[in-house]
Amino acid sequence: MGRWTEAEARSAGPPPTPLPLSSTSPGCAATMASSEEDGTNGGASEAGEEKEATSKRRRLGFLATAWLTFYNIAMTAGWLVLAIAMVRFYMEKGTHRGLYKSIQKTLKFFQTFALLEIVHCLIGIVPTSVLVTGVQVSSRIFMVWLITHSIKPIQNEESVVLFLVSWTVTEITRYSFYTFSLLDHLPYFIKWARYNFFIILYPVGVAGELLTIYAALPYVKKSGMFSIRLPNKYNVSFDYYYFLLITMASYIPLFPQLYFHMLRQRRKVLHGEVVVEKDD
Ligand SMILES: CCCCCCCCCCCCC/C=C/C(=O)SCCNC(=O)CCNC(=O)[C@H](O)C(C)(C)COP(=O)(O)OP(=O)(O)OC[C@H]1O[C@@H](n2cnc3c(N)ncnc32)[C@H](O)[C@@H]1OP(=O)(O)O
Repeated sequence: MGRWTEAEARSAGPPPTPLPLSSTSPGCAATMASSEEDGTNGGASEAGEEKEATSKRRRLGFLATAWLTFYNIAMTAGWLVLAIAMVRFYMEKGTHRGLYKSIQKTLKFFQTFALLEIVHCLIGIVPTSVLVTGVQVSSRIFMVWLITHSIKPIQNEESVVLFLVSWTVTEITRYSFYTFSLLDHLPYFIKWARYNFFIILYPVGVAGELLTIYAALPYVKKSGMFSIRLPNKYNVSFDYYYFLLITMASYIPLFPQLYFHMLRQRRKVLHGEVVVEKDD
């Protein structure tokens, strides 16, 4: 698989429809960076950004903007509810044992709802790569439904807490970033958090996921779950244990691509760098 470049991220799927995210749009990123770095907010550049945001919103259309605003507010609220439930659980019980069971319904609902993100890319109302979003969302869905939901003995592993905390902090930041951007009132702290927290949270989350899959391996091998053995009338076989091994191995080429994609986004949004890379 080739590297996902900025060009790919922008060109995969339908033609990107610009969003009303003035502070992160490529065209104005450099202006933002300079005014933010010196702590001022130049009147001229502010007016220019506002104008650009308004014209982008017009192009995106009222319905799409309204839907995305609702979606992002709902997701921010959902992950906030999850964060509060986790903190309350830990303060009351003093242990992580039973934490997953207590929050699983909320987690499953909001993480499954995130499948819509792939739809948003496909129909072109967000300018993100279907491929990048697809890998990100499907790996989460896989962790929620095919690992933690299906393999009960691993639900109390510390590694589950690791990815739950990483996901939760990430999503509260990310969805509030999108919401405030759509409303044209993006506090710099949220933007900073969106493009800095992932530096630590991404590897921590991925470590949590990999350790959880690793912990699941003995149960999967012993139970033979989700596996199809020969002989059968369709003459097909599938071994979930080996599927998990392959999935773990696939993190090696895929995770760096997501991570470097985010680093490029960070350079573009926070430092106004135009990252031009050759497609492989
Ligand atoms: C079947 C089994 C499959 C298994 C596969 C296994 C392999 C898996 C390997 C990798 C596994 C990763 C697992 C994940 C773990 C974690 O999440 S750990 C916790 C830390 N995680 C993160 O930090 C996640 C970071 N990821 C993301 O933010 C995204 O998911 C992303 C897709 C990578 C983001 O990329 P991108 O969208 O390109 O960045 P943005 O800058 O945010 O957005 C680009 C533009 O699009 C606009 N936009 C996007 N979404 C919205 C929205 N909902 N509403 C409004 N606008 C949106 C955004 O504002 C940008 O617009 P412009 O400013 O105009 O560019």
